Amino acid sequence: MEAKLAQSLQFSTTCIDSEKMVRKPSGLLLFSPRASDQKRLQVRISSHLQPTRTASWHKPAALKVSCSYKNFPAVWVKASGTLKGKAILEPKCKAEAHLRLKMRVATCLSSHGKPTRPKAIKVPSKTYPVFIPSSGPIKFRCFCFEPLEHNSILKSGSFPASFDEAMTLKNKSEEIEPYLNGRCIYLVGMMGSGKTTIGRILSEVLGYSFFDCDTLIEHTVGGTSVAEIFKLYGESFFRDNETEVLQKLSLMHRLVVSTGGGAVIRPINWKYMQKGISVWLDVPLEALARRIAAIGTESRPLLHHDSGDAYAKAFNRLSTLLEERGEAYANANARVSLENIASKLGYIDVCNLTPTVIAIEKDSDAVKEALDPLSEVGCANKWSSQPYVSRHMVSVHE
Ligand SMILES: Nc1ncnc2c1ncn2[C@@H]1O[C@H](COP(=O)(O)OP(=O)(O)OP(=O)(O)O)[C@@H](O)[C@H]1O
Ligand SMILES: O=C(O)C1=C[C@@H](O)[C@@H](O)[C@H](O)C1
Repeated sequence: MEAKLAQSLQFSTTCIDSEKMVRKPSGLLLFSPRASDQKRLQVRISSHLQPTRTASWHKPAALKVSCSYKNFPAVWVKASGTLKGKAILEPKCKAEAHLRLKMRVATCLSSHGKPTRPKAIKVPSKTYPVFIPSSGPIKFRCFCFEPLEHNSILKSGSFPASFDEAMTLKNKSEEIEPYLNGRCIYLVGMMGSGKTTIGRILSEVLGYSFFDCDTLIEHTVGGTSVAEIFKLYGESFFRDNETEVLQKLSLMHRLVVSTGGGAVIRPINWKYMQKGISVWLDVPLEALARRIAAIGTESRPLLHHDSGDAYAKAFNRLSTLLEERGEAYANANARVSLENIASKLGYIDVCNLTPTVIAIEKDSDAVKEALDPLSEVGCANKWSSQPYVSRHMVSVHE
């Protein structure tokens, strides 16, 4: 029976691994010189999905594709796709669907905005994970059409990595990937600990997709910001949505997930995160408060009420939260302590640690140890007797 859901799809922002294509001339991604000059070409795709109640579904998707380059229309793309998904069980739908996408650039505008002949750019048919919220529009954004050097988060962004750092991280990731075996990585930690920054880097080097829970919740609640959700509906409504999002993500594979700072407080959330490997980014309070003071507390409702300057507000509130949650974070399969990394590398201040260096350290020992079934802290052991309520968590209730 057809489910009554007629909803749009939310796809992740993802990068096509164009590096491989560039290395293999016979690959599908062919750059014309002018197209490869383009720094960032953004492709937006939206679709409608009518899932069925059957165990799995497989549908051609009518895709509307529009592209823009630096916010003006640059390329028209012809696209066709197939959606393949798992059973939808009302009233809660299962979250996993995959889109196999074939795209071909039909027409381009030149850099002067004039139409030019169609370029020979083909985007490889690839499976993209799809996150389906219970309601709300589903959009798909992918950044593509550019060689990895231009595209890489490692090379751009606020903390560009050196060539050596990027290579070390790539090598470490290649080492770790077989251990992961497709399992998702859940990054947990306080607000400002770098879950999003490091999560994006990790997903890129692992070839995983990246999801930020807070952003998914915002989409689920119709594009309302976290701060507004807290204000309009209260924290427990936010937490319910957080749990729902984690539940859906737990059905997916090959993701790096940046969880909300408070996701650790609900034992049920650990049940979902336990499907993958959880990593706690443990950052000293002073560094957290400094980072948050630099960007302001407006978007962080739990920090915004107290009086005082931004640093003092952030520091005071974060220290209370950390006291309440310290044990809950310690439930993670692995802990990445910035203090330990700094002292290992001979730095006095954790501020010297760039996200790439942290990701390298994270990739090396902590995660490998956690993934090793023979290890003391390995997830197999840690969770074997009590599947999701660990001894710490007994005292951590909602
Ligand atoms: N290693 C680092 N060194 C300095 N600043 C960093 C580092 N990592 C992240 N930051 C900065 O700290 C701020 C918070 O980072 P980020 O958003 O990644 O944290 P988060 O854990 O996802 O936070 P939240 O849970 O509140 O969303 C950002 O401004 C980011 O640029
Ligand atoms: O630490 C927390 O409780 C929160 C962290 C943010 O990521 C958001 O999830 C929200 O602001 C709550």
